[in-house]
Amino acid sequence: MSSNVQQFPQMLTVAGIDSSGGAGINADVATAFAHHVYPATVVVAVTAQNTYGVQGVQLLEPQIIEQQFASIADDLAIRAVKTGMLGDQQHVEIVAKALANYDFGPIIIDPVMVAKGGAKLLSNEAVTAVKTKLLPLATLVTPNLLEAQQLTGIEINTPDNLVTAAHILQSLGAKNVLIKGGHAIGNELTDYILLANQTEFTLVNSRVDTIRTHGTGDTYAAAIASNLALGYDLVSSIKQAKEYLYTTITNQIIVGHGHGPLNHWGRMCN
Ligand SMILES: Nc1ncnc2c1ncn2[C@@H]1O[C@H](COP(=O)(O)OP(=O)(O)O)[C@@H](O)[C@H]1O
Ligand SMILES: Cc1ncc(COP(=O)(O)OP(=O)(O)O)c(N)n1
Repeated sequence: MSSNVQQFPQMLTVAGIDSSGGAGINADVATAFAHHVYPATVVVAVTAQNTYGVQGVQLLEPQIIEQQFASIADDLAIRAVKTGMLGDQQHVEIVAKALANYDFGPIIIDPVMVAKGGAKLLSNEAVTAVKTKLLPLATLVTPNLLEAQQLTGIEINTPDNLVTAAHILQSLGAKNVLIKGGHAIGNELTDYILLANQTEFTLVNSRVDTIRTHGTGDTYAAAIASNLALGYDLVSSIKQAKEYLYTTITNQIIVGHGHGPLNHWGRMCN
């Protein structure tokens, strides 16, 4: 009997596990597989959560996090890495140290701070560590509006403020910046992108009337990382990721009773 051997590009996600399967590492893994990219994982935290909210968080011991990085670096050929929920200052610093130490390709930092239901996924003290230790390593940082406000210290309530915030994020060391607009008021959602060469553009889409948006930020960043691992340039990776994300929001699946997960089979429905 003949066998079939295939190779797929590999990406790495460094984040927390979501017991309900919709966000965090679970979303990243689903996104990578949907892109035909192989996902490796460094688990930083385990969360007990469902579509109503977060009921518990357990951060892992530093040693096992460092060991996960070393195991992956010793064996796999990672072509892009994405970070998500990191929990506290100590864990941000452990992850930053590992990312500076190993070459995993382009680094996408999704500075996850608060879950949809309002639970804190990053301590206040850790925000400084994200700014000083992680952003200088970032090929791309992908904050939502609230995260961008926290990281820059400015209120983002006008298009000018949005641009200023992106420039502040660049001055903190992030090469490219994508500020997501999902938390804006209104039916038109705008993501603002500022590239390293100072080119800027926006991606605009209409708001889908749904509460099933658990994991949008993770999925977006993981899709960008997957596209980079596949060899696309950053702009194509962002644009294709946005299209992928939209298919996961518009083709809804029913899981749980609250903020349900995205549909990673969405592309197959179109
Ligand atoms: N209801 C929605 N309809 C369409 N797009 C959405 C919806 N909610 C979020 N998005 C998109 O998902 C992306 C991430 O959303 P956002 O809420 O800004 O970030 P996060 O999920 O990290 O909090 C953005 O590009 C935003 O436009
Ligand atoms: C373990 C874990 N990581 C991240 C999040 C938040 O992810 P995000 O994509 O921002 O999802 P929503 O905020 O849209 O739910 C999480 N809830 N859990």
